[in-house]
Parts: sequence; structure tokens; C-alpha cells
Amino acid sequence: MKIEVKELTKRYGEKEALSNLSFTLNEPKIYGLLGRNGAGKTTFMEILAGQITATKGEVLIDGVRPFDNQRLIESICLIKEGNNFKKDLKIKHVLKIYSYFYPTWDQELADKLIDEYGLDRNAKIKTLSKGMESALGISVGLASKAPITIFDEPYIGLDAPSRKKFYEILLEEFQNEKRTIIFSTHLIDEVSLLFEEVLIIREGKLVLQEETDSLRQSIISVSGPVDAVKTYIENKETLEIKQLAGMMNAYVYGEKEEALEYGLDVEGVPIQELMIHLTERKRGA
Ligand SMILES: Nc1ncnc2c1ncn2[C@@H]1O[C@H](COP(=O)(O)OP(=O)(O)OP(=O)(O)O)[C@@H](O)[C@H]1O
Repeated sequence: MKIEVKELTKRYGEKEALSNLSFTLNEPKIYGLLGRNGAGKTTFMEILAGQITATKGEVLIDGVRPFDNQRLIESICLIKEGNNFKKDLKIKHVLKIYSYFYPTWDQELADKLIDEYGLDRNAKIKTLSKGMESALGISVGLASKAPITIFDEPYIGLDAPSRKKFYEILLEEFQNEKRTIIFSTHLIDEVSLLFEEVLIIREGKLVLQEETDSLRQSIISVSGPVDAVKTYIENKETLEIKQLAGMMNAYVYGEKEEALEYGLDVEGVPIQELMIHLTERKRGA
């Protein structure tokens, strides 16, 4: 499904959570939506899932607005950081409700995940630990097979082996059947290998949208004497420049081989680093 985000603005009183946000997700892929606390990720995901409305602008899914549109809502599953399920329900009730709601629901996969995570179908949500509740959220999100599945920091309390299992099954499922998966996380290093495309939001605005492969190839970190770095980066797009004691470091769209010819040190830029640099709060802000 094609997702078009057009000049999306969301205000909460004085606070502008999203400011004229525009981008397009053209095809089923695993997208990483990154940004610091309060950048607007959850707000965007809730608008996309049709749970809240925008103050201005719109989101279109295959040309249609999701808000109050039952057919579209059935195509979108949003799993949040917590409180996804009513506390008095039992796990088996949650599974039943989701299986009725999503036409694409995969009961076999749900059963497999519930067993893998060792969840008791008769347990009430309020008796689950944070990690168990997250495991249920992940299971439901994956088993919904919703063409647009959104995971907003879905694994609070989940231990490392359980998170690994989640990533493995997510990839396996995605490879069997492509769907749009939007993933917001602060554990970027751990998850970034899954992403095919990355979007970075800063204070409600998009600062980067790029395919992960091309990111890895095209943005490099170069360091060396100030004059050499300056000569190399002239006429190139730079993301970040730092200067200290006659040395300069720059994140730049460029090719490793060429930078080496200028006698510079060249390294890749991990996505986490990129996110940190692109979302650094300006002094005084
Ligand atoms: N219901 C609300 N009422 C008032 N302000 C809100 C509300 N929801 C979000 N905000 C504000 O909007 C901004 C964006 O919040 P949002 O939760 O979308 O960010 P986020 O990127 O998901 O952050 P985090 O990574 O911490 O989850 C924040 O400043 C937040 O305080």
C-alpha cells in the first residue's frame, strides 16, 4: 500500500508535535522511523493508524484517508509501547478479538508465537509482566498480517533473546509475504539491520529519508587536517562538520575511494550516529 503524508501538522495546545511533515512510502518495506524522545513518532503513527486526527494536512493510504474508514483500519495494526490491551481480558480473548478484526489474521502464526513466548492463554492481561505484555503485542502485530503493521517501541521489558526471536520472525514473515512495516525504536544499533529504508524526524519535521543500502554506501565519515577535509567536501552535501585543534571531521555524501585519495581517514556512519547528529538540539534551542 502506498502511504502519502502531506504537510501533516499536529498541535496539542501550544505544542506542535508535527510540523508540515511530508513524505511518501511507496512500497511494502521495513521502514525505520527514528528520532529522539518527543520528536513526534507516536503522534505520526497514531494519525496513520486513524486513531487521532491531524490539525492540518493529511495522510492518504492508496489515495484514501484512514480516519473512520473501516476497510482501511482493518489493514493497519498499531502496536504501541504498552497498554495495547484491556487489563481484564485474558490472552485468549485478545487473540479472538484481533482474529475477528483483521481479515488477514494468521491463527497458526499467533499460536506459534504464543507458544514460543511461553504465554498462558488463560492469563489475564493485568497479571502479565511488562515483558510478557510486550511479547503478546508483538505476537498480535505479527499475526495480524495487516498490510501496514506499525511497531512503536514494542518491546519494553522484553529480554534480549526474546527481542532476537521477534526480529527473526519478523524477517521470516516479511520474506514470505511483503508488507509495510514501520518500526520506531531507540535500540537502533540492534534493529538497524532490519531496516530497508530509514526516516529520521526531528521536532516534528523530516530530516532524512533514505534507503539503508544507499545510506551505508553514500554517507561516509571523513577526518583529516582542516584544509584537506575542506577541499574534499567542497561542492558536496555535508550533514555534519566538526573541527578541533586543526583537524576536521565531516559526515558527507561521498565515495570512500575518492576520500582516500585526498589522504583522509574514512569510516562508515552507523545509523544510530547519523540519527544522533541529525537530531542534535541546537545550542539555545
Ligand atoms: N496527548 C498529548 N497531549 C499533549 N501533548 C502531547 C500529547 N501527545 C504527545 N504530545 C507531545 O507531542 C510531542 C511529540 O510526542 P510523541 O509522543 O509523538 O513523540 P515520540 O517521538 O513518539 O517520543 P518518544 O520517543 O519519547 O516516544 C511531545 O512534545 C509530546 O509531549
